[in-house]
Amino acid sequence: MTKIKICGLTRQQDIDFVNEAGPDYAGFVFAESRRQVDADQASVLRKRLAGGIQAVGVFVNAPGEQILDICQRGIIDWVQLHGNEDHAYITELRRNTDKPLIKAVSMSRPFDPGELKMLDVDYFLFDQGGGGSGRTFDWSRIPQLGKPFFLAGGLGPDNLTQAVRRVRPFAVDLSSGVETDGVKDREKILEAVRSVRNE
Ligand SMILES: O=C(O)c1ccccc1N[C@@H]1O[C@H](COP(=O)(O)O)[C@@H](O)[C@H]1O
Repeated sequence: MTKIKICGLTRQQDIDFVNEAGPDYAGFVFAESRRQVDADQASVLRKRLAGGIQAVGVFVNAPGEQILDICQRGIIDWVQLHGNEDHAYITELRRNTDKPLIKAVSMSRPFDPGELKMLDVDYFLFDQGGGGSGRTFDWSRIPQLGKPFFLAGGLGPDNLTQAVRRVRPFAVDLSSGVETDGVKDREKILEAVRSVRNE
């Protein structure tokens, strides 16, 4: 069954919405973004998160020490790298944490599948651009990299079912598509999780 991640949670009520909906993953953005949270805010949110939901930290070219500190404080269970993190960066991070690693690939920039295959990550994530854009991309361009992947970028009520059926990703990842006026929307989150579970 395709898993689902709801990303960009910033408020206590966002946590209540995901606890009610029960996705597989909840994402906290530590990068510069209107959804950015710091470690202390995320720690409070994490404590409110229901037991079965794994917390994913989203980072963009962050210092390794920042990621490791947030991991060691028990705030996140998974690490999502959404910038230009290279082979050396990922190898060093891997030496220092046993958390699952997700590497995001921007489909709006050229990439070398051979180089991506060399990365010591557990999952890839295909997104339209730099993250949180609310824009989708041509799913037929997703490369075969031999690892399970998250599908992100502009997923929402209008295209979620189609995405799951056509792409069959390991997981779908939504942020903008479950917001109204820039904040997380309870109904949209419930509906997204329900529709993925029904596939
Ligand atoms: O959501 C953000 O603000 C963000 C900022 C920087 C890097 C990644 C970010 N989010 C990731 O973007 C996609 C969701 O995008 P969309 O809004 O649904 O199009 C997802 O992978 C988030 O983890």
